[in-house]
Amino acid sequence: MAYGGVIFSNSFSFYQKRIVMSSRMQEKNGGASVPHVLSVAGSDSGAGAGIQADLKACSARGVYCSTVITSVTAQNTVGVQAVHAVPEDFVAQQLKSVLSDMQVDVVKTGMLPSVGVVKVLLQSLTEFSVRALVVDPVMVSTSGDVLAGPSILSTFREELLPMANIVTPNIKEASALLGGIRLETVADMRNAAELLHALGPRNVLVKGGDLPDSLDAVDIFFNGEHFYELRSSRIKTRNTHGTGCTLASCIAAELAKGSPMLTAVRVAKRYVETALEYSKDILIGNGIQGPFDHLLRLKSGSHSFHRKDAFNPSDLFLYAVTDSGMNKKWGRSTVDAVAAAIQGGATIVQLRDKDAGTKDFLETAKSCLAVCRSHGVPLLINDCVDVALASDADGVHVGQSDMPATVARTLLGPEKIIGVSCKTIEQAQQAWIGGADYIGCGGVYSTNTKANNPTIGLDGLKTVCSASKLPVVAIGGINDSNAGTVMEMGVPNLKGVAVVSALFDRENVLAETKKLHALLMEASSSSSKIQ
Ligand SMILES: Nc1ncnc2c1ncn2[C@@H]1O[C@H](COP(=O)(O)OP(=O)(O)O)[C@@H](O)[C@H]1O
Ligand SMILES: Cc1ncc(COP(=O)(O)O)c(N)n1
Ligand SMILES: [Mg+2]
Repeated sequence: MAYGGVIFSNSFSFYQKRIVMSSRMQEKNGGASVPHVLSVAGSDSGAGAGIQADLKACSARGVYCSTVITSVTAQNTVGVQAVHAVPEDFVAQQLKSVLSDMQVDVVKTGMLPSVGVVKVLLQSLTEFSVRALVVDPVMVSTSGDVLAGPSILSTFREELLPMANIVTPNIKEASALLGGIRLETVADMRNAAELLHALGPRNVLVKGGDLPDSLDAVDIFFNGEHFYELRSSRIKTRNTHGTGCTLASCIAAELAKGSPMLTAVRVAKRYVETALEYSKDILIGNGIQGPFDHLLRLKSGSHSFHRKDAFNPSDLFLYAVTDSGMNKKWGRSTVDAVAAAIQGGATIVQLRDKDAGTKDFLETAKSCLAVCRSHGVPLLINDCVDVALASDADGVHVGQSDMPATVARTLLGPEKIIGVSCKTIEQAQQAWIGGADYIGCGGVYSTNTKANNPTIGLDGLKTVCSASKLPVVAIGGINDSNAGTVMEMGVPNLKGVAVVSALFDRENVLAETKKLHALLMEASSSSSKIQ
């Protein structure tokens, strides 16, 4: 076994039987099993620690997490105000519900508030075997409140720890489990890890988050043979509530995916460090210890959730597509060109640079994004989904030979804008099925930017627009002499025009954009009069 031993050695044959049975069941249902952690822990109303941290950590690590709640705490960033233990027979009910139905890979325990609850858990684990048991021996919250009293210690030592693949005490918990020994240095932690290992768990991780006077965050891992001193930088933050629960859940999640124990522990520690660094400045609650952001999404700099609206098709009205060659020719930076186009009335910008390396393209994207955001204009990236992701731009525009819209959608998530270039009804239909937000239809007229691109003309544009389920922006050779004709057709779904040369292969981007904007306003008002 990858974990260095199956936990329930006395029920090994039962364990094997069950795995075979459940894989057969799965074949019958025709589905694929997913890695699954069962968290047996307490609820934290503030959602920084406990069951809530476990759910978030497993989700962040791509593992399914079911939950058995042992206790409900009224808790926030100040401390624990009240604890309401769930009756033992009801904990047993929850265990049975989950374990009799679902194929759990790893059980992770947190707050086990009474000897009775531990006994109920142990009983369930003899009935329903799992691949590994991760024990986080939660006793006192970081705020100093008691979550499991000293009466639990002997049951932990004598019955729970011997079953564990790994036990993950913090300094105070390690000391309590070992009868109150002093734990102040890394050497003390090594000693404690060895003594705890002698109680029966396959592996021990003594966590040093609360080690006094330590610059690094040092944890000691001991597998019975070797000690590993796992160090990471100590993040200066108040947001460390729930680090212990998260670390243990992440270890469980990695084990469920099939990692060996030491790898699981290393990945978990790196994950906690990354999440703390990311969330070091977020402010949730007024107490001394805040929660952190398991999904790395809440920071005010991550704008995905701060866009005012979802995609608005009327943003396609005057769609400016940059061209680095043209801007260079006229001696201006792409950012200056974008700023001028927005000032002139561009309603959406697509950054297009076929020559730049990824590094430069990303830098340009970030600078342009700052300009676009400050004016509430969406910024799309041409072709490069990686640059769109890294810059947190509002979306991408892809061609028929670029990444398919479905794949881009999976990578970018539901909020980002995806546009697809289409010439035919079939391509427009495919873009709709693939989850695109709009299509770019053309080339309507011939153009220097795409010399060998066959044009579809106004008739082709009309055909695609009429059949499209998505809003359309017309593209290809559109300028101030023909934009009016395009918009005055008044075809369904046509929301605007996309232009490259007519804005950027000109000396004065601001003036050209203003002129085109005025012309489009005029054309769309006369087309609505005709209708
Ligand atoms: N400020 C910090 N910076 C980086 N890692 C930390 C920090 N505080 C805790 N950790 C890490 O978080 C994990 C949980 O440790 P700890 O806080 O000691 O446990 P508990 O939450 O059970 O008290 C450990 O890997 C520890 O090294
Ligand atoms: C329900 C519950 N479970 C565990 C903890 C420990 O977390 P921490 O040590 O970070 O306070 C907690 N505070 N609440
Ligand atoms: Mg902690």
